Amino acid sequence: MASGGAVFEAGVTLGSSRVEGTLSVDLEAGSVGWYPLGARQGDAIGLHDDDDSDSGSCGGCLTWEGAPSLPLEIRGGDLVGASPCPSDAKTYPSFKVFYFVEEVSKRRGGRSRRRLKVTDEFLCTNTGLCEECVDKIRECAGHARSRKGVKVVVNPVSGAGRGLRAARELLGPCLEASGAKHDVTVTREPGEAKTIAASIDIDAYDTLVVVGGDGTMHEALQGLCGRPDADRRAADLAFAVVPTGSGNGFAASIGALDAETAAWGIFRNARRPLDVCSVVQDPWNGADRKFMFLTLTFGFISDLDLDTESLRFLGQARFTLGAVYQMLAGRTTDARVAYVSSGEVSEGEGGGGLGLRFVGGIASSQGGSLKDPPPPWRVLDQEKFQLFVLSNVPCMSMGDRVAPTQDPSSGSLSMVTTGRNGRLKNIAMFDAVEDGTTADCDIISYQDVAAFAVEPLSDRFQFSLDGERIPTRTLYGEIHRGLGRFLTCL
Ligand SMILES: Nc1ncnc2c1ncn2[C@@H]1O[C@H](COP(=O)(O)OP(=O)(O)OP(=O)(O)O)[C@@H](O)[C@H]1O
Repeated sequence: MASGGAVFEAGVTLGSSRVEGTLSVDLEAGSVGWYPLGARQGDAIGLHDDDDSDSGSCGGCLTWEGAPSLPLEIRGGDLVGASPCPSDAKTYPSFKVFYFVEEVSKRRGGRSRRRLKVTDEFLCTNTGLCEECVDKIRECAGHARSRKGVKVVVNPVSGAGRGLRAARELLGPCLEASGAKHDVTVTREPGEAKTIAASIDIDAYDTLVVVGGDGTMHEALQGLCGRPDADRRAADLAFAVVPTGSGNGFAASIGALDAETAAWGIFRNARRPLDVCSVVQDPWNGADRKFMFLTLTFGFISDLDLDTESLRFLGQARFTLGAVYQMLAGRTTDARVAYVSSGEVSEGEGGGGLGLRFVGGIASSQGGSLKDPPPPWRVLDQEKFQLFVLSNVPCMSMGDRVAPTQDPSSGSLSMVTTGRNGRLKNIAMFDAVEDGTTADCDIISYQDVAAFAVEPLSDRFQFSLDGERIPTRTLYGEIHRGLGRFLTCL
């Protein structure tokens, strides 16, 4: 036992018998183990069952229904904490330990997911010992010590009630077990996530968990980045998302592939810088500013997204339906696009808060015209687009990787475009976007940009900003490197 640890006596019930054992808590490694009396770490033990003399004797470990293998060893970093179980005068005081295990999915390129495990009850001889065990395990997990509060915002309509279930059955019990200070709000109407983020006490909370989709996260970002102290304080509050929306592009991009994996990310607490873009349509009006963390699209993607909004109940399938329709329609959308290449921003630049260095230049020149913008702006040599995606993240949804190498902390955006294509080329483009092989698809062009401006030229034109519709007017945007923070699961 390393220094700073503790060993407790705590039995478990296996079928009808009680097995005495010791629970050892290693504060240095942040790990917890339980070993039956007489066994040492790594020992094999067997359980003899009267009904079936062979069962239970697995040669390497002992398992019981719904519980992990014994001896139980939980690695530091996977430990969430412990919660006392309800008990009465007839039963021993007891507690359960919460932790995560890794599961490598056979689908989606073997991406790693996490599963929450909760042990069976550890029985203690008295209440004082039970409380001591719980406190020590929580101390060992370190969540209450290493962070301020965790604010959870739940969209109850997201994913047909999956958000509420995830909050009640997964996040709530885990947060209790961790001992971390937390607070849950279930939104009552659209826009509430924005109000919460706009007024949250950043001295008291360092994590904002959104249980919902990209729409709820977008709202919360507007609230946080719209605060007067945003350029100094936005990075003090990290976003985490438990994906229950229909697209979940941000969750897909940061490895939060499902609710349990996302919950693991919250307790792992690995903070990364989040680039955020300002987007303005009336650059002379400060109140007009919106904030983007995902994508700006028009043409194929915005049409398939916005035109299928009434089909949200289909989940991810609505995007497939929309894509098939758009591929067959084969429409192009006309726009004038100007940009500042990310090469214009030298290494170490950025992090300058919410200043609009490039947008300020173009906006004050010739009334904001994109025809002949001042340097370092350039005009894209193309006005007809089928695909136009400006992306801060690799994925627009759980089912694609439109910009596979894009990093939300890089200080630049991927501008992914195609011109007019035949239907066969459209299918190839769609496959490449789904598989993350866009770099090998010769009809798709890439640019790394730090600022952008788009002037709509078609009659039928819709912008989608992080999946939300915004007015069809010339817009200007610029990236703010590392303005925010997020908790990564990668
Ligand atoms: N209590 C509520 N009642 C009705 N609508 C709500 C409520 N709370 C939030 N909303 C709205 O629900 C909308 C959809 O939220 P959600 O986060 O699930 O986004 P989504 O667009 O479905 O997800 P994705 O972008 O990942 O597909 C948000 O725009 C939000 O304003």
